[in-house]
Amino acid sequence: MSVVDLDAGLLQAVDRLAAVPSLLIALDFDGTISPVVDSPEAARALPEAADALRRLAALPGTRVALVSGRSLESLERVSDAAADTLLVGSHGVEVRLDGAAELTLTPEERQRADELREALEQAADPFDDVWVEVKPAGSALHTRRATDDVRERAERAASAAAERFAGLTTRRGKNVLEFAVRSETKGQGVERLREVTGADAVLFAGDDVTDEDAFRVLGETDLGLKVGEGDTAAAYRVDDPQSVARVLERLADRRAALNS
Ligand SMILES: O=P(O)(O)OC[C@H]1O[C@H](O[C@H]2O[C@H](CO)[C@@H](O)[C@H](O)[C@H]2O)[C@H](O)[C@@H](O)[C@@H]1O
Repeated sequence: MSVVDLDAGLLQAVDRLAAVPSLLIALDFDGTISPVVDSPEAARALPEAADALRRLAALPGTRVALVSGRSLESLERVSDAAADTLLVGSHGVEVRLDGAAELTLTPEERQRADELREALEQAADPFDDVWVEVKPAGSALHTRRATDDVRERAERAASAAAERFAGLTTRRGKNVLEFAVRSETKGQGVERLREVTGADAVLFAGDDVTDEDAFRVLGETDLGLKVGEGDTAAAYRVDDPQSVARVLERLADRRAALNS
């Protein structure tokens, strides 16, 4: 897809965003700037997207952020983001703002997260091609490589195991079912980023159900970009991460031209 293949309304919205004095570009990672792959460790941002983000971050009044369901540590590793990239991990539970990472779990929450991990690992153990990803405030059951039947049974077993813990937050993603002892959302993450950057406008792009929390906090001056199919609160939509890269390239070109 070339720039001319992007929807005309979207191109206009991108050009409008390019001209705001203070801009925040906040992006989901998996499925948005990184194509979905079988192993979360193998995920990488598309080189065109990474390059456009580097160009944008170097421009005046422009901040780049990643807002992910991954733990901060995993997001830092796979995204290889520049040190000045603002990071929100674990769907809003963890943040890294200008170098300082914060996560304050109480001893009780840590213990609950440990017990939850053990319970989910036990529940997942009998199933082929199912595994548990451990995060600071919870654990996620991954089923991408499992058959439909195994996925269904494994999710039932995991949900039954999680029922023993009161007050957990459950999040469903692409072939992933996650349980956490904290309930922050990507919407809260984006609000926090808006506050610390003082941005006049925000571009948020995302592909999954948990990204809808972020789309819902956007206002009239912002731009919400849904990637792929599914119901959405975003005003614009593209097909895939390659198209997101085209949008970022267009934004970088326009904003650089306005600053030259
Ligand atoms: O909010 P995101 O940045 O989109 O993170 C959502 C989840 O991403 C990862 O899992 C997903 O991507 C994997 C790699 O492409 C894929 O194998 C998996 O099936 C997807 O669910 C990550 O592992 C999770 O922790 C994130 O919550």
